[in-house]
Amino acid sequence: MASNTGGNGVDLWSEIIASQQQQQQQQQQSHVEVFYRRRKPSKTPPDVLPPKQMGLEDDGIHHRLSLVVLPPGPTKRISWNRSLSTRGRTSIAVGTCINHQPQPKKGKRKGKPPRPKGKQFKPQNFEMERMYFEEVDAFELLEESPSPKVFGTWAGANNTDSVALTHLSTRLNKWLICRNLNYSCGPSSTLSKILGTPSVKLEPIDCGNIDPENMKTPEKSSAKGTSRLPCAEITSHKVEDVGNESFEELEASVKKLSLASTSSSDALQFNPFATLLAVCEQSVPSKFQDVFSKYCDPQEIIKIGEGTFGEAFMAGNYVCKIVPIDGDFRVNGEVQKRSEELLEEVVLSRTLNYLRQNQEDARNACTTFIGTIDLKVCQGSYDASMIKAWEEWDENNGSENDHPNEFPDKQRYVMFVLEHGGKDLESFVLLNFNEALSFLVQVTAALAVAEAAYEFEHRDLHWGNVLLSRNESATVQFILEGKKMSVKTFGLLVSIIDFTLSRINTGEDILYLDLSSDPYLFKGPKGDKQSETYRKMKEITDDCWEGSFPKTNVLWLQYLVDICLLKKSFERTSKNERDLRSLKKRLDTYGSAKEAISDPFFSDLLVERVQIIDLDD
Ligand SMILES: Nc1ncnc2c1ncn2[C@@H]1O[C@H](COP(=O)(O)OP(=O)(O)OP(=O)(O)O)[C@@H](O)[C@H]1O
Repeated sequence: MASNTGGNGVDLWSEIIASQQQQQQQQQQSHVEVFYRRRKPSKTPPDVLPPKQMGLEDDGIHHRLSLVVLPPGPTKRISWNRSLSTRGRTSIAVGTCINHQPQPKKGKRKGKPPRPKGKQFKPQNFEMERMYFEEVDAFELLEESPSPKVFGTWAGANNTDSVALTHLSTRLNKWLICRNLNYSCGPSSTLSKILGTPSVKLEPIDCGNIDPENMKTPEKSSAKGTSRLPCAEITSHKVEDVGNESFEELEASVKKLSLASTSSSDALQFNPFATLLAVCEQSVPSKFQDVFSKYCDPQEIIKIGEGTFGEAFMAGNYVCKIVPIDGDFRVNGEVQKRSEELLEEVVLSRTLNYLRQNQEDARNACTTFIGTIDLKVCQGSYDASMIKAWEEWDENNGSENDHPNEFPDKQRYVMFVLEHGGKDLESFVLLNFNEALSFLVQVTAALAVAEAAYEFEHRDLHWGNVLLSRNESATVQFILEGKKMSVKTFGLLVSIIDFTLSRINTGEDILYLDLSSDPYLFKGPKGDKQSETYRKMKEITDDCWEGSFPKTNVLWLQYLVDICLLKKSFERTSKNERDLRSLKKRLDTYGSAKEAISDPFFSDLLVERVQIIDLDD
């Protein structure tokens, strides 16, 4: 047998391994340093840090980011630096970096990982999870991601400081991936078409003549084998005032949009704000009052919820989610999203809207993804009625967000006009096992449909992003690859929201968020189901987030089964619980929601299957 030892008897492989281990140890130690540094008050807080400290090296390539400490103080502002990355394909990338300061407002955050509701922050209690694991699958706990002790941040589940830090990870490195797959026969819902198509007159999806194989993301079934292709680096994209540009010019700008192009010169001309306006069919931003008045008497708007970035108001039958953009000061302790980030979310929402057009010849359709009615760019101050609505909500619920009076007159926003989806799973009271079944089957079917249509992965389906409402209808319809499914609802309807982390293949372009730029997303408390799910996603994708990994949808299904078992207290028998636990185990064996929907657990709920006869066959 060949030996790896050199002439002096030293095992070269051992040496190499030892030196690698030493390097790793050094890296880990430097992590520890960074994390500890972040908590230690420093005397002179740098507001804006030099690139190296912000994780941007001289070569312009975006490296892993470090948190740098700012001292506790009266302000909760954090400072970020954005960099443009060379990773990925032709892309528009915004790098992030975080300086952390203690947040004066603690409590509800629908972000990642979870924070408890209410004004008073209580440490999380993982006792139930612990018992559950011991009883059902203790081995999983051992298998799950490495102890965060080495990082020194998540010292324990009850470490409130750590928990408070995690919502910072909602500021992510956003990639708007632009890849022309050069399909000879692409679907009509390509990104360029979506961008060029008025939202009110969306084309139906006509996938009838399309070979689904042509739509698939190539070379990505295994993360290990996926290579990252070089992409054009965009060195600056200044947001310009496009108020004087004509709509035609904006349309031209959309057509030239780098999203639908592989040309780096096109990408360099890309003006995200102008494009966002064009996508929202505007030449100039609107006033809040004008948009609200389309849906209700603006005096009657009511605030119904808030997120890390958005404020949600009820306007007539619709929900208007308002997200501030492009400002250079922080809102709710977070750096504002940029136009390009919203552009991605806008396009994703539009694409998923296609699934709602349940036409006779549709191959994939469902109504579970929240309907986007309209998208508008607004500019200006909150009106008195909005302020009133905001203050009323604050009085009753205790807002975590900044008072809108703090926004400057020229602040820009994106307004998502959405269907009302009901209450989030976190606060919704499930009455019985049938309702739990109903919500699980609807989420699974919806994910299966969106996987089939767009290789869709939600990637953030925590219980704040599943909305529930009750209605009279006994069934809800899905079409999966031409097969009609009628699903029993037991009077419950599910809506899925928040596509910020989602990944989609429109047939021409792939849109996704590069989660590798947000290491804190993966450092939530051990044993916390949501945090574990991000870590499992990272494992599945091997940090290659542009690839298609429908297994991530299955991970969120398993998370939702756990939520049913651990966090919801509906009426159920021990057999019901066993069934849920068996489902969770079987989900391990599925690679996608499309596979999962065939699980026997769901078979009684799919009341009707009628094969659509495809005339082309
Ligand atoms: N379509 C809707 N129907 C009903 N309520 C909604 C709808 N959209 C948003 N909401 C409410 O507004 C809240 C904030 O919305 P959302 O979670 O989308 O904001 P966000 O800023 O993206 O949140 P996050 O903190 O997850 O980033 C939700 O938790 C929900 O209560």
